[in-house]
Amino acid sequence: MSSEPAIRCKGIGKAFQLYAHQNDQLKQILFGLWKTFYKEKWVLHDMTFTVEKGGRVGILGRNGAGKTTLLQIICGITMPTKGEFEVKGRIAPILALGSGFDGLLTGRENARIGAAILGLSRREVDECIEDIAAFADIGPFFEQPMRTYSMGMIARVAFAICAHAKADVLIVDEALSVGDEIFQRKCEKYIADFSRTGTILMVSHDLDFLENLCDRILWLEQGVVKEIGEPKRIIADYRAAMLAEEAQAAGAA
Ligand SMILES: Nc1ncnc2c1ncn2[C@@H]1O[C@H](COP(=O)(O)OP(=O)(O)OP(=O)(O)O)[C@@H](O)[C@H]1O
Repeated sequence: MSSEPAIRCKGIGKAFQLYAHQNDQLKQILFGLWKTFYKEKWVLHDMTFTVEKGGRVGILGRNGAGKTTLLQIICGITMPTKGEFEVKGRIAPILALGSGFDGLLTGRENARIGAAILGLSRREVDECIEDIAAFADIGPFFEQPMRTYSMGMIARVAFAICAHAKADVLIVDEALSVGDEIFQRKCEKYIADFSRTGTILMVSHDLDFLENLCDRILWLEQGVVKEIGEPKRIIADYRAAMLAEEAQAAGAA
């Protein structure tokens, strides 16, 4: 691992705008200079951390802690409200798998467009399109419009594109929960192989997988970094906190 940062987040904060009524959004556009028609909901606060080149950082935390929002910021899907961040190198964002696909286009057509969006040249797309098809392994469906696909098939194509993006940084959000066991194994193997050379930032609720893969864990609690450091210790602390909470809830019931 190099000491050069691949991902650098400094003072990242994120607030969503919540509108109580449907027409408040229009009012905000028309009269927003004079009055505010939304409430702010802060979901990330002052997040500062670095992932070194070649680092493998896992993010854990309970539902709603802000994990996906953080990854979306780092991938440029949503903007932070405060702070700044920098990513060095090409990103393969394995999150919200398949949400950008056009249902009227075939898997092959979507794969070509997706690979180009991730930064591959036309020649590189030509070179790897059959490998993408083989990785997705959905047979003749690859030539069918994607509106005919199951969720698992969509995830297969999306993951296959990311796996061939020649990425420097892999950002993964719970992608392994989609797809059957064979596909999950394939993805796990790909991530493990990638981790030998690339940088990984990964959200998962699979604590054993994170412990095996990562060299650091970031525990996110209500939008704040609660702990960051050695996987074994932090996962043990996290498990203990979950057990304590469960015991408390059982006692209160
Ligand atoms: N577009 C949005 N508008 C308003 N609130 C949002 C929006 N997206 C997410 N949130 C809120 O932000 C908080 C963090 O959500 P996020 O999806 O990042 O959590 P998470 O840690 O990934 O959760 P999970 O483990 O359940 O996937 C939650 O309270 C969620 O309701």
